[in-house]
Formats: sequence, structure tokens, C-alpha cells
Amino acid sequence: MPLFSASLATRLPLAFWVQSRSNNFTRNYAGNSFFLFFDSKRSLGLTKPINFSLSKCNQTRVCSPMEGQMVVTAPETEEYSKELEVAVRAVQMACLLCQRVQENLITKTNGQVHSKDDNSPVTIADWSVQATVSWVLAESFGSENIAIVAEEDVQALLKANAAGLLEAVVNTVNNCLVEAPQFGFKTPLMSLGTLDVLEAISRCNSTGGPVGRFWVLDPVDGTLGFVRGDQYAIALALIKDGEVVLGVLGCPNYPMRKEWLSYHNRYHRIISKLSPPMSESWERGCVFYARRGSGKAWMQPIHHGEENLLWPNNARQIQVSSIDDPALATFCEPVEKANSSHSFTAGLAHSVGLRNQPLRVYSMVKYAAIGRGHAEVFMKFARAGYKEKIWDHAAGVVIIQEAGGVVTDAGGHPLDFSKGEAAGRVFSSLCSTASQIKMSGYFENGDRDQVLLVAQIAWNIWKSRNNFVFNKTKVNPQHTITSFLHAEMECLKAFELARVQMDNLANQEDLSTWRAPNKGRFKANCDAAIPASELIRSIAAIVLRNWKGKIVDDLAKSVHVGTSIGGELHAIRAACEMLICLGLEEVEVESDSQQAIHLTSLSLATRPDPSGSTQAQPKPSKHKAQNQNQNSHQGSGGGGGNDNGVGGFWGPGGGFNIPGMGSGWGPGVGGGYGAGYGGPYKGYSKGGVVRPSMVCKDKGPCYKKKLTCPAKCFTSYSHSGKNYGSGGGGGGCTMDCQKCLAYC
Ligand SMILES: Nc1ncnc2c1ncn2[C@@H]1O[C@H](COP(=O)(O)OS(=O)(=O)O)[C@@H](OP(=O)(O)O)[C@H]1O
Ligand SMILES: [Mg+2]
Repeated sequence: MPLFSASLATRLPLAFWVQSRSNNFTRNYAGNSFFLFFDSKRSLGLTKPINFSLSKCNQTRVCSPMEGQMVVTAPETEEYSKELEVAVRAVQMACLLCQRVQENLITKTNGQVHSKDDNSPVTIADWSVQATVSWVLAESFGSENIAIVAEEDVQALLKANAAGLLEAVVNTVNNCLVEAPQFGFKTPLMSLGTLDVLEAISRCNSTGGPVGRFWVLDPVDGTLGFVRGDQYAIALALIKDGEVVLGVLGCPNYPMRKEWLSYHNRYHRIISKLSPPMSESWERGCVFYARRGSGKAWMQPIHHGEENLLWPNNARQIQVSSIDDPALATFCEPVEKANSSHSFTAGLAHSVGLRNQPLRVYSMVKYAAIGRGHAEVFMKFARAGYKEKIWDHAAGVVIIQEAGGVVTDAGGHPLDFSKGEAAGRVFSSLCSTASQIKMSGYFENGDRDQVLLVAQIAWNIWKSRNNFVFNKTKVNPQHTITSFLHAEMECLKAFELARVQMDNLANQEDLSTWRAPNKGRFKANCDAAIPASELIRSIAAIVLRNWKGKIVDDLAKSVHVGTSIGGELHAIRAACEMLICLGLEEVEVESDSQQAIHLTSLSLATRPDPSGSTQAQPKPSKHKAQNQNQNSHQGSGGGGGNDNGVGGFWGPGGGFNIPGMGSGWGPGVGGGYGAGYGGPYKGYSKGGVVRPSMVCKDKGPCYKKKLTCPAKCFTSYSHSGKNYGSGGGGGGCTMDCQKCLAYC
């Protein structure tokens, strides 16, 4: 079995995810365990699960009165105990620094956020934290003994017009270091001068690599969250010979209550003012940390007080969630779509049974949330070509692992922190360069369905294994292997077809046949293919280009239809879904099937305008359909029909908000509610519109409130014509559980 999983894994994209290893740690082993990208020893119950129980107090531990948790004073002899303590204290100090800068940022305006060369934001907090942590590490271990890989450099500070910025950084560092004794460090004899600060920042110029020991620092991770007054993290880790040996994550805005993680930080600031927290108050803002191999991860409150920080500062042990039912689990992902494909994670989540809304949080706070058991899965699928940075992951990875979780790339490989120097301070989520090339190639070809399939296979293996281990259900290895192989074959076929199709589409770079859309607009070319050997399956492929002809996104998926027109229609639909997910409105959808365009355009043309007008929509052009779905969460319902039997193309359940997944979470509620159908010569609309409604599940202003789509968001129609008919109804609305609103 591991053999297969490995071979599949090499075809996965550059991506990674994080997951609670809850199955191995919970009281309830039975039932639906999570899938995960497992290590081979754990497949199919060939080994015993790692049974884990919370240790009781013993002589080296002191029981805390709080929630029966333990407070541990690490014996001095433990490896890296000094490094860990220094790192936690340094991060505590950095948290204080950042809190002050952030407070200042959100109360004042302008001029405090700068852009780096790649246009990402940076503030004085980034440089100040880097200087402070670097100074503290050098003081504690000797500057000659430390190497640091960190995100910032001094270039921007040395620019001719940056004197004010540099001065602000120097002042911020000195103001922070005045309070160093509270954190267990000495204050410098004299305030640091400009050169000292620049030197401290520049000391972080190590490039890491596979051997030796170096610190990794992200001074302000999630700078976007930081400047928006939201979540961010300070991340410090120590790497030895390519392995993370300790990690510390300072999360100054980590909220008191887990539900508040999904709200804008400003919201719970107000709430805390309205109802001041009682005993839980210390939980707002936490520092998380773990030492590799200890089997324990910890969190301690942010140190606010005037008094000295006494190690270990009321630390509590943390553990990953014990939820083992995907339906109850929550997955985290980056807030920005640009950093990770939301539509892809939505599809993947759906395919493995995750039903909750994703938790979108800035920064490595996502890792903290998993380690602390406030969420179960973290997925990130960056765009092809983006190389993850070690400072964005090192600290989080070890904390999750020691809290009982698993972190791998999407192929099940551990993240590789040893590629620092060779690859310019980045790591690839794969183990070898060869695999990397192959994987990124596949990713560029865009067969995301394949990954979904792999996820499903892995999930099945994991289920069989758990059934064997925990339920003592007999597993027939032959049966598991056969189904696995069958799925693998299917996967390969679909993938190969998709690749060929995608190549064909992308190669229409012979732009003599490709006409650019108007400036500022996008064009999605879609196509479908049915292999001769397949009677019911075809491949739909879409390539999205901008007006300059540059490929912006692509997608290939296998669809179950038996006719070429069905495939073409699915391709158009998939293109619409893709565009909507990307939030694009100024788009043209192009197909080489005149019939598909005709049917689609006709359907669009006869559908009453949601704004109330019943006039026909834009004229169908010969091979081009305009994307009419201005409302990005508009669903369509009811079926179109034609004499080729493609009734139901716009059929019930086909919400657009999640590609290929029907309706799903998110603020948009689409779906077919029109119950229409089509016959060879006429389409029928039953006209009965079922308005969707939902009850807000998240604690907050709209908790338990029922939202129902307004009737005006739905329409029904019918049309008859030569050789085809179309009928149905459709509509959709946006459900906003933050504002308690449902609107078209
Ligand atoms: N294109 C792209 N794709 C993927 N990842 C990228 C990309 N660009 C940047 N980054 C890195 O992502 C870090 C922020 O990640 P987040 O998870 O906080 O993202 S988000 O802000 O919530 O969207 C961010 O860290 P900071 O720069 O420390 O904020 C970057 O290192
Ligand atoms: Mg970062």
C-alpha cells in the first residue's frame, strides 16, 4: 500500500496541509477517522496506533490549578531547554513590541505601511522585531554562535528617503529593550544606535541549508493581518541539520474564545469592552511553543504585566483536537485567495466530508489553532511557481507535531527545511528536485480532480486501516488493493486525458485563432473530449487568459456525460464556476462547439433578468457566450433539454459557488430551485421556486438566525425551438451570517 501512495504522491502539486492526528490520540477510536497523508507505517493497521494519554503529575512537574493542566519546569538537562526559554522570552518581548505598533497603526493613518519590492506590505514592526530578536539571541548565545535566516533585510531602510523610517525602527527597538529585564534579558548599557540596529537586522542573513544549526525568524507573519488590525504571528524556530528542533509562535491577538478566531479582531475588541472577560482574560494573546521529540506542546499567556516573566509563565499543555468526524471538523486556510486557492480547498474539503465553513485566518495563527485543538485541518495550495518560505512554517510545524498532529505536503512527505541555501532560502514541499519539477508540471496542467481522487483513496485506506485497528473489522487486503488499483487506473486515465486536453487548449497560443478580449477583460476557452473507450465519461478543460493572452488559471475535470455536447456544456459550466470562484466579471467564455454556445446563449437569453427586466440577454455570438453571472453566487436551477438528451445541464443543485460540488458553504447560496426540464421540442418550467434558507451556525451576531433568500432572486422560464427545448428556473442569493442578511 505505501508503494501506491508514494507513486500517487509524486503526482501531487506543490502544496501542503496540516492535520490533527486526532485518531491516534482520542478516546474514541472508532468510526470515521480523518484521512491524512500518512506515513507508510500507519497504513492499513499494520502497526499499532500510538496510544497517548495525558501524563499525570510526577515529581518533575507541578500541577496547575487551571483546568487540571500541568505546568512543567523543564529540567535543565533537557536538550535545547536554554534555547527554548530564550526563544519564548524573546518572542514574548516581540509580541509586546508588535502590540504597540499595531495599536498605533490602527489608530493613526497613512505613511506607516511600506511596500517591498514584491509589493507585499512591511511595517516598522517587521524590522524592529527582527532587530530585537537578533540582538537578544546574540546577547544570549554570542553573536559568533548564531546564524539566523529571517524575512527582512536592510535595503529599504538604507534608501535615501528612508531616514525617518530608520529612525522610527531604532526608537521602537530601544523602547522595547528598555523593558528587556521584565522578560529576563539585560537592557543594553546604552541605547542602540542606528548602526547597531542595522547590524542586528543584517545578522539575519544566513541562508540556512542542510547542515548546521540556524534560527529562522518571521518577525511579523501575516503582515496583511497585522496592518488590518487582525491576526498575525511572530515565529521563531531553531533548525539543526535540516530538522526543526524547537518552535515558538507568538500570537498577540489570539482570541479568548475559539469562535472569535473567525471574526475580525476589531469585533472581539469591542465585545471584550462590552463584556470584560473574567478568568479567561489571559488567553487573549498566547505564545505557543514546543521542543522536538518532547511529545508536548505548550502555550502561555502574553506577558503584559509590570512584573517579571517567570518561566514557564503559567504554561498549559496543548493538544490537537479530538474530533474524528470530518463533518464536525473545521479547516483553516489563508485569508487571501492569492495565497491559496479557496475553490480548490473547498472541493477537496467537500470530497473528504468536511462540511464546516473554512476558518480563514491570517498568518501562522492557523498552526496555533490546530495545535490548540481549535481547528482540525490546515490546507494551503499556493499557485504554481510560488515557493514556500521556511520562516512561514518552521515554528508551526514542530508545535503541531508535538501537539499530536501531522504536517505534510499534499503527497504525504514531510516539509523539507534543508533546502535553504540551495534554493535561495526557500524550501520545496517535495523531497527531491526531480519530483518537484514533475509536480509543478502537473500542477500547471491543472488536473485538480486528480488530487481530489487521491484524497479519496487515501481516505479509504485510512478508513480500512482504522476499521481494522479500532473496530477489529476484517480487512481483505486483496479487496482494498483491487479497489485502490481500480481507482488508480481511473485516475491515470482521467489525468492523461485532462493533460492532453489542457495541452491542446493551452497550445492555441497560435493566437491567429485566439482573439483577445477587450483590454481589462478575461477570456475562458473551454473544451471537452470523450475518449472512444469511455461511454460515459469526458474531460472538460478550461484555460483562462487575460487580454494579453497570458494564462491566468486553468482547470481540467472529468465529467460523467455520454455525448460530446454534454461534455461541451459541462466545460462551459465549469468555466463559469471557475470565473465566479475567481470573482471575475468582465469575462468572455469561448467554446468551439457552436451547438453548446447556442444552447447556453439561448438559455441565458430566455432567462428573465434578475433585476426584473424580461428582455432577452445579450445576443449569442457565434462561438462565444458572455458570462452573465454577475452575482458571483448566483445559482441556476431547472433543466434545459435538447434532442441530444442533455436535460438538466443547469439542473437542480448546481450552485456555482463551489466548482463541481453543487451548493456548499460560503456566503453564496446557489442551486437549482426551478425544477424545469426539457424535451426534444420544448422546455418546460414548473415555475415552483423553492427558496433556500439556512440557520447561521457560527457564534456571533447572527447565531441561530434563519436567513431565507428573497423571492425576487429566483426566476423560472421555458422555451421551445426547433430540435431543442429548454426550461427551468434558477436563481440564488448571498447569505451573510456576519450581517444577518440574505440578498440577491
Ligand atoms: N503568492 C503567494 N502564495 C502563497 N503564499 C504567499 C504568497 N505570497 C506571499 N506568501 C506568504 O504567505 C504568508 C502569509 O500567509 P497567510 O497564510 O497569512 O496568508 S493570508 O494573508 O491569510 O492570505 C506571507 O507571509 P508574510 O509576508 O510574513 O505575511 C508570505 O510569506
Ligand atoms: Mg510570513
